[in-house]
Amino acid sequence: MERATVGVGIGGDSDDERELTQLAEKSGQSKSIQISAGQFDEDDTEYVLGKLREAGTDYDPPTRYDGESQMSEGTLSLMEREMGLGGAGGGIADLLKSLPETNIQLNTVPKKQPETVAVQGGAGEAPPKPKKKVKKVFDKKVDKETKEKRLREWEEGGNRLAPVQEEGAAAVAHDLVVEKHNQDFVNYYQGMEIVPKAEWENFYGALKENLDICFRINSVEKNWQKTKEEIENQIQEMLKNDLTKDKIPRLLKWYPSQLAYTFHELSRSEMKANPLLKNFHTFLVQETENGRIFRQEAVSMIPVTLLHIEPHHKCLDMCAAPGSKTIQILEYLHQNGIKIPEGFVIANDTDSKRAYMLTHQARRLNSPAMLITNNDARRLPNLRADETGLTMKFDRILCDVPCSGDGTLRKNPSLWKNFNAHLGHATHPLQREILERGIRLLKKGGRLVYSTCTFNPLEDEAVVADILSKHIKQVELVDVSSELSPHLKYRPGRIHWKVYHRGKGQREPSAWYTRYEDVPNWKKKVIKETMFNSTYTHINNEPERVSDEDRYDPLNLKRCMRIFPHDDNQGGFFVAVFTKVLDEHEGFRYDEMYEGNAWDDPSIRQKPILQDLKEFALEYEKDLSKYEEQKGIPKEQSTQNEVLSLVLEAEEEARQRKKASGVNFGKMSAEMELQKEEQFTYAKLIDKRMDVWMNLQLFYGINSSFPSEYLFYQKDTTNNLVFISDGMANGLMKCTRKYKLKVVNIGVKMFSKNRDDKSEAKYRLLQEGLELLLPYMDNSRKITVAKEVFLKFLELPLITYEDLKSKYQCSEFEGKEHGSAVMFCAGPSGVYATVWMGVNNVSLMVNKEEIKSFKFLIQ
Ligand SMILES: C[S@@+](CC[C@H](N)C(=O)[O-])C[C@H]1O[C@@H](n2cnc3c(N)ncnc32)[C@H](O)[C@@H]1O
Repeated sequence: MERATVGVGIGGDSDDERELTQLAEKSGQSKSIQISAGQFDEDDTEYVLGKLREAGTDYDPPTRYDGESQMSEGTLSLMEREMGLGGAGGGIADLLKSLPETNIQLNTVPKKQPETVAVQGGAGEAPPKPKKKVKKVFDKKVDKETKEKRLREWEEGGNRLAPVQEEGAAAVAHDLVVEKHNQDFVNYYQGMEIVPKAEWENFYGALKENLDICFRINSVEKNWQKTKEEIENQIQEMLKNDLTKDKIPRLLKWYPSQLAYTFHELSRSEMKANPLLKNFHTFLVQETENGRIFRQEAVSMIPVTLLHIEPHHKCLDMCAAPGSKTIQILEYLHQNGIKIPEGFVIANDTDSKRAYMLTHQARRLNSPAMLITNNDARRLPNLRADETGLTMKFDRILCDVPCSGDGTLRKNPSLWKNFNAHLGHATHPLQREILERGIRLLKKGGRLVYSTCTFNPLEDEAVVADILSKHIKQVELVDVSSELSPHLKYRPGRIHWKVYHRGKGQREPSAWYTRYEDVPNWKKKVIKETMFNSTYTHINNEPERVSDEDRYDPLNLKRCMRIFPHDDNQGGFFVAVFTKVLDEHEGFRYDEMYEGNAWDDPSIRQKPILQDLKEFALEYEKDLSKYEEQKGIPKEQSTQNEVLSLVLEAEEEARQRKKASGVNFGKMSAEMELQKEEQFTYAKLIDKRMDVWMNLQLFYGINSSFPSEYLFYQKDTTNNLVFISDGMANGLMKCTRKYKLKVVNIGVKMFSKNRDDKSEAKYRLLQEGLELLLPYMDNSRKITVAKEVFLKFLELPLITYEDLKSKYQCSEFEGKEHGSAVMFCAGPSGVYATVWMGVNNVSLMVNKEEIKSFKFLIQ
């Protein structure tokens, strides 16, 4: 029986270890916890596992299908690990910090009983922990012996993350064994015939395999060629060695520009056995931390490649966190080395913690063309462009919705436990509403990509079909087959599906429905009408239609893409590419008499049927009352109001439905709008604080061609000055109603307020904004030092002027005013850093990732 380990990530282990060691050093000696792969005491198992669960071993599913901000700190930490961020938030380390009064020590103990954690007294002081009531964790009926047997089988099965190979805290995560089977999954997807019967074993088997790791080189980073070269060099070295030649990363052939790689994740023992592999692993961790490579699942790279983004495009990423696709979007906006693109991306996520995470992630690109917001995508405001008063529409929209996530089973094994057949029912309405909003915000001729990582047709084709039917011919699916590399293996969208209900215990068995009318009322809480589309759910399911050729596809759902794990050793994914053929208000013909065929002719608009019926019923009532009067029909025999009351009832029902949907169509007064406008927290610097700008210009020698109109400040703090792209300054920032966007971050930080009033300048330079500012600065605040001196700065927190002169023969700082400056490293590396020139010494003003990065580039 297959099992999985939980909590795996590039470099995650080493980060945890480092942090744990630091923690141990910092803490007192009252008590210690030793955690090792070899010891996992029964009485603490439940507690530690509970903590790990809290810490987010279930991290992907809730964030994918829960629209609310419910992510725990632990989930964030795990997400950081997943994104390869390391450092700041330590998954397991944070968890251990949360254990009360503990001194944590890393300890490598010979492994006898995998699956146990020993919590014991430190330095012989603390008493042994009292026995707690034993709670079974995995399976109430599974005893210790059985667990051990299962683990043995698993290890013998050659699992590369077998606990015996693990050490330290990371082993705790890896020791969580998840059974890779879910009967609900089997019943649901076999019933749905998600793959032909003959393929089931392959499909299900592939889902149980661990997923290969993929990463992309950040093409926006100015030294990306060096990273590519280094990877290729390491590959060449590995190819020369018999033990490593099969472990090399391979180019992801279908990905454009040859910048994405895929490889089988290395186990620790493999790395230990071979220094070449260890080097490669260390290199990947370091490059991920530096933002020169991004880890991203291969299939998740597909949506953005299909958006065909150009630097002038206004883009919207509706559900953006943690941000791998936003970063891809930015790479396209900055293609061909464009530093300040005309276009921009609004990256939005409803979960505030995830939105902040996105800020952290995207910071590595230092892009002035990004606005991060924290709104509900279903209610993203209509931004009105100043001159036209029209709603701002986007050229490109990514709608990567929250979903039940079963396509990620290979990398999120905890989903095996969490899957149930109604997950998709819960997410379908949210996905529909998000896509609907996206369609409305899309520009005519623009592209929108809808994507999920689930196999479930209710979250995939059913959502797409419902939106297409509601916008008959206003939007259509694009046939992207000719745009894709032949190396990408995918299948067409489904053209038939059914809707399932699991029933109610033994009293009410599970059932499949092909028509909404057949669904009993009590099940309608779960099953929604929009999950059905009679062509696809009823007609195409008629028993006589056995082959796909006999089935209809009026909406071209076959143009959707389904990606299966057994087709090319990948994750599961779904993609649909929409384009807008006609705008909402454009060229419509109103067809009062329902004479035209609105299906075939996109310009035909027919009155809502209820409104028409009401008009008819009112006319009819008038005629009827005249007729009854003429005939002298007594009141008790009158049939007046019978038709009208039916229509009014239907109208009321529709009104209630709209109300229940929670959408507020109320209009604010112009005065209110004006007040709200003031609430937008960013203002143009040169409009309000010309004095600040003049001060910066003089001190840093910034020439007048610098586009100072793109500098903004945050009104509530004034701490930072941000630089934004042309498109944002002239498009987005001029819009009204932007106050409705909850802004988390904008553009790239260029200056930060000085706390030291000894400097003439009010603000100091920030490393992230330097690349954009440098071409406009004269040499007054630029200092070039020898490579050896630069390297010394990377080692020491500060260097006194005296030492600079006497020890390092560096006099370049002499005669310069105190304050912020840029220090260049002499030679071809092209490295520069912000420094602070104090009264007695000079110090580097960059973070530790940047220091590592400089070392890599200089040496
Ligand atoms: C599949 S993930 C997005 C992954 C992301 N596109 C990436 O590539 O890194 C779905 C995201 O939708 C967010 N979300 C859920 N409900 C939302 C809503 N109503 N509006 C906006 N975002 C939502 C979740 O917080 C989650 O981050």
